[in-house]
Amino acid sequence: KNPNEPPLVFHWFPFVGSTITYGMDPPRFFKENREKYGECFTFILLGKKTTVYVGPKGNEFILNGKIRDVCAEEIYTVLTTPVFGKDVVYDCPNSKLMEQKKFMKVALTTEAFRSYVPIISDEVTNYFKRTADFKGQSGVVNICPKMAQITIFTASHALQGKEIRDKFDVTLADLYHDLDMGFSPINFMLHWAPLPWNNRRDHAQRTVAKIYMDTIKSRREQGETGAQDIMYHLMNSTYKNGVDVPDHEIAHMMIALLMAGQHSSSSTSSWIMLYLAARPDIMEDLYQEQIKNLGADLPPLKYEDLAKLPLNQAVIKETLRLNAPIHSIMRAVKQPMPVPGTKYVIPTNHVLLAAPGVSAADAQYFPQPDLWEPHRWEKESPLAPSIVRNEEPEDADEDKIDYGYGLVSKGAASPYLPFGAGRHRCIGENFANVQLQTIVAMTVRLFKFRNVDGSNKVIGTDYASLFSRPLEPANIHWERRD
Ligand code: HEM
Ligand SMILES: N#Cc1ccc(COc2ccc(/C=C/c3ccc(C(F)(F)[C@](O)(Cn4cnnn4)c4ccc(F)cc4F)nc3)cc2)cc1
Repeated sequence: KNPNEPPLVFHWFPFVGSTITYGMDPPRFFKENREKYGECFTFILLGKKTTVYVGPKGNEFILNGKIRDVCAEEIYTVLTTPVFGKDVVYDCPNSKLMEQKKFMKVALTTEAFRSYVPIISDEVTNYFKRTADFKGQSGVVNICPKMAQITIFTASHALQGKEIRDKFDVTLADLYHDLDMGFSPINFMLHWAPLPWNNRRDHAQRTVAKIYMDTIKSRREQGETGAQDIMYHLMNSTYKNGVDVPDHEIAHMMIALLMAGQHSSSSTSSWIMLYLAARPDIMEDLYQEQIKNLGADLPPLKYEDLAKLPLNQAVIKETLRLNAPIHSIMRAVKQPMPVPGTKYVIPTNHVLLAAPGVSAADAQYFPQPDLWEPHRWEKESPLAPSIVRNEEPEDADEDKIDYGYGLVSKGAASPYLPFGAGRHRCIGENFANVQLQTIVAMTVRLFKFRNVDGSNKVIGTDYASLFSRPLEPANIHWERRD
């Protein structure tokens, strides 16, 4: 027992260690061990000493770790590079990733979002009109595959451009599925293995990348099409060293954005629909909010309307508080790291694991934490978390720092960080919020949901895939609003 290292979680077998109990239910594993060992403890994950540090201090220690101390690409590259392709995201130095995030972010503007809201709302309406599962006046449906369909279209159309979305015919959809199969935590270990799904993944990656590169070539030949999507911006981006972004890197960044956008949004939108079925009263409140703030005739939704629907926004915030798609954020330790306020020094053979979802479900910060209650985000709510109640009127003056892709808040000592923090913070937050708020607002206009058994229960979480998502099948009862 080394007094300079955090306590080691008890385990029977070397190598396997606590992998199974952690992998089955990470949040439960974190909470149980926090009770035994405190906020900072080490467990064995597939032979690797993995040090967890939860709570705002842990979030600060890991997510705001200095670049000389912590490294993301060392951990993630085995998982992401076979899927995205080489030379992008975690297959290049961090300085290059920072420039790539700047390029990707340049197209995720309010201007772009203005055009996305009608696209997304039309897709939702058309989808519910034409899909067989929503024929008639009412019925029961397994909601997750439906939300995956809605999000793949909106994510590809908005993030990839119309001609790519049109290519999302049967072949591209199947190729996407093969690519997706390679995006599994098992590949943390077996990414190298010539397993059937890894061969299909590699074939799909090459084929999808080629589709993007052919599109880039034809756009170059045709000249300006007026498109202002991400591909257009990447085609006109140059690194600080004067090199234009190569076509294969553009293609690989497009795959990365599609994977990010699809998985995070399909998981989150599925959870939202399940919560609305468990809380029909909230779904009614959302409908009344639109009538009150947009007018009883419910005009076509536009970007500016989203800011007039605070409860609609709170539904996304509250869902991400309890069901953030990324439950474990990992970093390799590059230099011994003293833990402030303790005698611990984390050695370089450890991996750090941040779990912002633990503090987001902690009664210390959120009264009745396990209750999904969007109204808690309204200032006057007795359930309002202190971070909402004490919000500075002008939190704009909060310290900010720019890692190369725009200003992000300096502090990461917050109990609520569904989009991460620091150098690796998400650049898709605004797009995700526009997409999810539009999907929810349009669904509320069309249907009333409830659980099949009329209860207020919500199904459990599947942690087996890379992004936590609802266990399937997750059936809900729908009724058309007329
Ligand atoms: C509800 C939706 C989303 C959630 C909850 C989410 C969450 C996160 C989190 C927690 C991180 C930090 C990862 C780490 O520190 O290792 C992150 C990073 C990132 N996300 Fe998202 N994300 C979402 C949507 C998106 C979308 C739509 C895009 C692209 C359009 C995107 C692109 C990225 C990128 C490029 C990074 C940076 C990774 C890095 O710098 O290492 N995300 N996201
Ligand atoms: N045997 C076994 C065995 C082994 C281990 C375990 C433990 O289980 C786990 C499960 C998940 C994890 C981590 C989740 C994780 C991290 C990174 C990424 C990402 F990089 F991919 C992403 O951040 C994703 N993203 C960002 N925003 N939206 N999406 C991203 C970034 C940039 C980008 F451009 C595109 C991206 F999409 N994705 C997910 C850790 C441990 C169980 C069983």
